[in-house]
Amino acid sequence: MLKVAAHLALPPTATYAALNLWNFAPLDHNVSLSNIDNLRTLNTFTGTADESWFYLVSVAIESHGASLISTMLRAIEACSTSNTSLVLSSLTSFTCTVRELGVILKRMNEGCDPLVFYNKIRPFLAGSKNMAVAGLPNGVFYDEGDGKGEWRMFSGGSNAQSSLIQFFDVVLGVEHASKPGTTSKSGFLKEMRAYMPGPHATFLNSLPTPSPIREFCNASPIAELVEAYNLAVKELAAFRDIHIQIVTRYIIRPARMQQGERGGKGLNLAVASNGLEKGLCGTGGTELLPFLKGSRDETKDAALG
Ligand code: HEM
Ligand SMILES: N[C@@H](CC(=O)c1ccccc1NC=O)C(=O)O
Repeated sequence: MLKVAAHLALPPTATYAALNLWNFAPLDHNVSLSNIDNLRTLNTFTGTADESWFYLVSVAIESHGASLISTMLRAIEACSTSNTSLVLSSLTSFTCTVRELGVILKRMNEGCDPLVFYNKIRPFLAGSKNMAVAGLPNGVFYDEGDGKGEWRMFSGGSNAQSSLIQFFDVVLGVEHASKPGTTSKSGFLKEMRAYMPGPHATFLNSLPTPSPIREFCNASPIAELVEAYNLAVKELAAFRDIHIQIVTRYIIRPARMQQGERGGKGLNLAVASNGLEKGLCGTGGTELLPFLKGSRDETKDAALG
C-alpha cells in the first residue's frame, strides 16, 4: 500500500480520490456520467445503497463540472488577448453549470438517509489525526513487517480534496486566505491538496495568480462583464449554501439527536471526529460550521465593485 500511495503521490489513507473518483463504473456506457442513476460504486464499507449514493453524488458533480476546466482555461487565455466576449460567455457558462451542480448536490437527499450516513457510514470516513479522543493518540500503526513500521496520522476523507472545487476558487480568484477575525481555516484547503492525486495538486499550483479573469473584469469598463463575474461568484457561494444545508441535515441534526439521547454526557466513539466539547468537526478535521460558513463568505467577498 505504501508503494502504491507513493506512486500516486497520495498519502496512504482513504482519500476522496480512492473513495469517489476511482470507485465507480457506469451502468450504461452510452449514458452520461453526470446522471447518478447511471452510476454504481465498486466498493463500499457498509454494503448499503446509501453509501453508494453518497459517493456517486460527488462523481456526478465531477463529471458535470469537468467541462468548466477547459472553458475557464480558455477564458484565462482570452484575458491575455482582451477577448471580452469569450470571457463573458465563459463566465455565463460557469454560472449556469455551477447552478446545475447545486441541483445534483441536492439529490443527496434522495438516496442517502441522514441517520444511516451519520451512524453507519461516517465512522469509516474518519481520519487518524487529532483523534486522541477516539483512542488514537498517536494515529495508526502502519506495520511494514520484520519489526518495522511507524505511527502515522492523516486527515479523514473530505470533498475538500476535490481539485475541481478548488479549481473554481482559483480561476475566479476566491481567496481563502486567513484574515484576522475570520473563522475559515485557510490553510486547510491548501493542506488538502496534499491529499489529491499528485498531478491534480500540480495542476492547481500551476494556475496563474492573482486570477487573470478577476483582474481583467475588474479593469474593464464594461458593466456587463463585471456583472457576469459577480454572478459567477454568487453562484459558487449559493452552491456552498446548499452544501451547508446538507451538512446541517447529515451531521448537525443527527449529532444533536444523539446528544439528547445520551443526556449530553459522554462521547460516542464510534462516530469519530466529534469534538462535541469544542463544536462538531468534519472528517477533514475542521470545526465544520464556522469553516463552511467562512468559506462561503470568502466566496462572496471576491465580488467586484
Ligand atoms: C452528506 C454529504 C456531505 C457531508 C455531510 C459533507 C460534509 C462536509 C464537511 C463537514 C466539510 C468540512 C471539511 C471537513 O472537515 O471534512 C466539507 C467540506 C467540503 N465539502 Fe462536503 N459534505 C458532503 C457532501 C459533499 C458533496 C457531495 C460535495 C460536492 C461537491 C461537497 C463539497 C465539499 C467541499 C468543496 C468542501 C470544502 C469546503 C469548501 O470548499 O467550501 N461535500 N463537507
Ligand atoms: N467531510 C464529511 C465527509 C465527506 O464529505 C467525504 C468523506 C470522504 C469521501 C467523500 C466525502 N464527501 C463526499 O462524497 C464529513 O465530515 O462527514
